[in-house]
Amino acid sequence: MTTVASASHESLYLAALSVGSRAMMQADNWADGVDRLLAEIGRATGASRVWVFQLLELQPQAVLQDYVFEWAAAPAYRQLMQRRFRFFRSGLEDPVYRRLVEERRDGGCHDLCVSDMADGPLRRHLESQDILSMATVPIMVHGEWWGTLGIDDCRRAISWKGPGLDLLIATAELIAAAIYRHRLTSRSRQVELFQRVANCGVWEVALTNGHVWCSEALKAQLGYPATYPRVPLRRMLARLWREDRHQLWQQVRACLAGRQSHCRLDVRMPLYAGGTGWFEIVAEIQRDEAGRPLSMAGILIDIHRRKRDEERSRRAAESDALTGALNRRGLMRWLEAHARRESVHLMLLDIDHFKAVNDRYGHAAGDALLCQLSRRLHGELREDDALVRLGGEEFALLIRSGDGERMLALAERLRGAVVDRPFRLQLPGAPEPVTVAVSISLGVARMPPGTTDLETRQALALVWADEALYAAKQAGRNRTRRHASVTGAGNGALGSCATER
Ligand SMILES: Nc1nc2c(ncn2[C@@H]2O[C@H](COP(=O)(O)OP(=O)(O)OP(=O)(O)O)[C@@H](O)[C@H]2O)c(=O)[nH]1
Repeated sequence: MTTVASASHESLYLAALSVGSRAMMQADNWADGVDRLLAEIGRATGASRVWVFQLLELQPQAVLQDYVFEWAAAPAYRQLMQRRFRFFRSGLEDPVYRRLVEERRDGGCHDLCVSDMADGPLRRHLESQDILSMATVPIMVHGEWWGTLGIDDCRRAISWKGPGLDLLIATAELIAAAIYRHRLTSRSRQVELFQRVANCGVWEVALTNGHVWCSEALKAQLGYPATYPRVPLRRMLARLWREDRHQLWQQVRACLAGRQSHCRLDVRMPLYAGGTGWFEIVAEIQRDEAGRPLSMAGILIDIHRRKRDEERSRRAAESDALTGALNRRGLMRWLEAHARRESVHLMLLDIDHFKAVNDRYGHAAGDALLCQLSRRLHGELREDDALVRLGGEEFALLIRSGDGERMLALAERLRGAVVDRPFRLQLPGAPEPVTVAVSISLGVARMPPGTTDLETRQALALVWADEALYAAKQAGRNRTRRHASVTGAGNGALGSCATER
């Protein structure tokens, strides 16, 4: 057996390695790159075949592999397309082959000259492929046996020790690096896809030095330009809405103390271009072996659509379907938000002789009038006041103010806005809209201050305003009456019911 180790071989191999690795880097994908590298190695060594087996499974009694790459010096040496090499199984009963597999698993290389081998299954197997000599090197990716790089010679019984084996080792390392790079790029592609599909961004904060890392998707989500070096995540967290920030820190503290495995919270975050967006923060603490917190990492999910839908359904549940004004549930929520600490006036408002409108023009015209009236009243109110349809043609107005005189002035303005401008109603089949003049009566009361629970105060205010409205109707309609609770007309104590007439 001759050895292929000489100074000329060495420089030839180095040149092949350099050309092959460059060709590999320039290839469109890693698999084409491996093919090019194997071709350079094959041509430089004068071998019959250079191949790569990928390890699929190492079982106690067999090894499963697949033949994934091949360069052949001539068509006669090709084996890649042979069915017997597709996902093939090699039994480990032969102790020679078993030892060879175990050594490969641990990173061992082999240089075999078939004529020097003892008779046995492995030698017979190589002879069946007309192999005279071969060398194999395991491909180790991230410390794991990924597969085997092999070189077969069917014309020369040579030893590959020295530069030949060194060349194979360097080639296996290049292939391992390509596989590792491919894994990383596939993984980052998967992460990008995940972020796109889930509408989220990934982030991590190192707890040891405070270093923050955010994905590009997260940057885009918060509206930062692509050229922006990094998202100032900590500054953004500091600018969270007060109550959101408070809850977030509570959860983070619970995670750090180990009382909670992860944080999950809906928060309002500032956006780069101004304004805020709704996001869900999901985060987990990473710890070292001793259990000390190392970093906090997680995702930020854009949930503005969910929040918008929730808001829409909440509004629908709290609104009157015909007029869009609040319903009784909306009234209670408005009171919850405003009537605990503030002074609130409640006006009851009823269309005078509405039955006559229905009777004369039909129910649909009555509905249209209710809608127009609702819009007109809305136009007269401030944004944080509320218009509630209690039922039929009866509305309630909730006004944030402590000044009774101003309430009465507002009530009069509303009354004028209705009686002074008749409504134009389009009747089904009629060529022109009809003009319908109506008036309203109003009763004003002030909600008793917050000594009793909200439900009782609300019920009392409704009773008082109803008293006043009744007085307005009794006085001939198209007028406003106030209950004694309204400032300047009495002390507003619970149970008092003096209404000016
Ligand atoms: N078009 C329409 N009519 C309604 C609706 N809800 C209640 N009504 C009608 O409103 C009318 C209320 O009549 P009444 O309670 O007698 O009151 P009114 O005719 O306005 O008389 P006063 O309130 O005493 O001035 C009835 O004819 C109801 O059928 C509705 O949603 N649409």
